[in-house]
Amino acid sequence: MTRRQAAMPEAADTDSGDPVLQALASRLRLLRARRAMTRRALARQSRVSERYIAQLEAGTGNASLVLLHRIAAALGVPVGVLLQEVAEPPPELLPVQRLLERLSPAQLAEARHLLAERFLAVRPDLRRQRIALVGLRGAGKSTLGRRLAGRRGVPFHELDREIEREAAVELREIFEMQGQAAFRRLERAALDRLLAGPGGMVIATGGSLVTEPDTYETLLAHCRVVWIRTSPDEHMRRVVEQGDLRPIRDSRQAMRDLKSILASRESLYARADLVLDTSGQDEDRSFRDLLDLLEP
Ligand SMILES: Nc1ncnc2c1ncn2[C@@H]1O[C@H](COP(=O)(O)OP(=O)(O)OP(=O)(O)O)[C@@H](O)[C@H]1O
Ligand SMILES: O=C(O)C1=C[C@@H](O)[C@@H](O)[C@H](O)C1
Ligand SMILES: [Mg+2]
Repeated sequence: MTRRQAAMPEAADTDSGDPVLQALASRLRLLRARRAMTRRALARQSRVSERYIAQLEAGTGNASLVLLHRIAAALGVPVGVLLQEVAEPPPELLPVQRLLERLSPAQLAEARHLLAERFLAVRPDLRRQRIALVGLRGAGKSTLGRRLAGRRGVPFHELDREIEREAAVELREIFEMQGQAAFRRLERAALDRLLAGPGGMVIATGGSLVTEPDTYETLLAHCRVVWIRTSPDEHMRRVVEQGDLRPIRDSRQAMRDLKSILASRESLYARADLVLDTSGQDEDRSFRDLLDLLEP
């Protein structure tokens, strides 16, 4: 095969009539027509042969992921748009996106709050009175959260307990009987219910809330979020000291799991407004640090 042929692939399969391919075909025709782009121009810009594009547009070509990405890039849309998984972004979105892309992380956080205030009816006065704690098991969310609520004279809520109340069964049972997706739905419902209530509050969230984008966005929009963090060793020590002896049985594997969960979530926890590092500190010291962090 020549280099030129390798760069301009031909259709591999023909799968006429497949609804997925038909949907791709109509989407591709529409996107290309909207851009008044000839097949030849799209072929040139995407480095996919004109004949193959014709087959895709007829619903008979089953493109590889790489080719779909190239075509999407040439059309200037995310690949999900081509697959009809997401709607084509409205034209006004692009200049706003470009503007946001030029901001620093701190400016982006500010922009997020301004937009939430303006368009999501988030009240900044209420947001200041609502503190949510995120972090991995044993970080100290419940311990410090309860004390903080007591000091501020506001209610303390354990989101995991609220979920159990919502489901009328224990967390373990939710995971075993209903699965992860049901847990996420209940978590969202429990959070919405808390946030719909009046006044200030302190919420200790479950360690995995940050992995659910919409729920985490809601939390960030309505609360000042604090990441309570410590080292993997201290997380483990605290969990074991609380009487959970499961990690002891295979301590190496448990530590590996904990480190990998922490590493995979770190960039999500880091989106919190504030970070409290409790490593090497006792509970009283961390509580004072938390008060200072919130009311410098
Ligand atoms: N500097 C510290 N700050 C907070 N807690 C500490 C500190 N040092 C030790 N601890 C102890 O660590 C434990 C923290 O547990 P806690 O239940 O509050 O964590 P959590 O983040 O709520 O965990 P989970 O996600 O399992 O609910 C408590 O037993 C607390 O006394
Ligand atoms: O960190 C986690 O993955 C979890 C922590 C718990 O609080 C629960 O919210 C749930 O079991 C998930
Ligand atoms: Mg807790």
